[in-house]
Amino acid sequence: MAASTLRLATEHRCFGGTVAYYRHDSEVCGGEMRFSVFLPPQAKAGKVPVLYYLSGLTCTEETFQIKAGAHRLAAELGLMLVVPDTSPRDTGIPNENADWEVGTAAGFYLDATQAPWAPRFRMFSYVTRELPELVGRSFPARMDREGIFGHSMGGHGALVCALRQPGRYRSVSAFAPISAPLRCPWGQKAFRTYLGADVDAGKAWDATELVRSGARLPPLLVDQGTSDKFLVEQLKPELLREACEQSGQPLTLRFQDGYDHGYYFVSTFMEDHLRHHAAALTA
Ligand SMILES: N[C@@H](CCC(=O)N[C@@H](CS)C(=O)NCC(=O)O)C(=O)O
Repeated sequence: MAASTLRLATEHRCFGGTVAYYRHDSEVCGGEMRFSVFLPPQAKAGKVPVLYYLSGLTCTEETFQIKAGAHRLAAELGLMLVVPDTSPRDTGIPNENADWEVGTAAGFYLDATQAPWAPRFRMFSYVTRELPELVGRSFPARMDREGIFGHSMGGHGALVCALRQPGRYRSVSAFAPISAPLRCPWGQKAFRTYLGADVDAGKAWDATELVRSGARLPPLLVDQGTSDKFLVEQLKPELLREACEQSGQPLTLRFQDGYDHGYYFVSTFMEDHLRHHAAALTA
């Protein structure tokens, strides 16, 4: 497949900037991929920093744009927001839609090594290489000023993208991340499916294991709701905190009383996260 040509699906004026939805033929994922972009008003006059947002299980490239309430402040701060879909879709892989925890909308932002997923489910390479190249070619983006954040599966994805590429992102944060996928049912199932039974292979894609092994991030902000029904069984932020404490990784982990896992929680603390990123990206 030749270098991607963007296909604009829809475009909407928003807080003086635009939200637009794109599709393109991805070389890395071997088929069509979708993403959305918020361009702040400042992008009309020059290049702006790029903040990637990785969404959680069952989400699309649209979920953040319609539910996170980020545009007003991103417009003020002059941040471009780039939101990929959560996996390839309609790949023809048998049962790709059968289970919301693996397959469609559950790409886990890693590069699968196992059949039949390996040729298509390569979300790490997509999010860290092909998508940024496309963004840099297509939009007024300051590619020397990238930040990354996300929610749940995508919160973990943001941590891993940054941990595997030291120095790449100037700012990192997460809402209710799956903190230690090798030690929770969602992660164990996904890693077994995409990476096989070898636990050591999984360690290279597990944020807590990466921190424990000495990988470093910019000072990390994590928010977690105390009424999140996935907190105890799936998210386990205490394991990430323990690893950060042991290896001296700066972490601000905030437990937010009474908030659940959804976008009412995410949108409530979006301002703090955008300001956290802007402080590093626009300095
Ligand atoms: N389908 C799951 C929930 C999946 C879920 O909570 N997804 C989160 C990310 S992990 C999300 O953001 N969903 C979309 C939304 O809240 O709009 C269930 O039955 O409990």
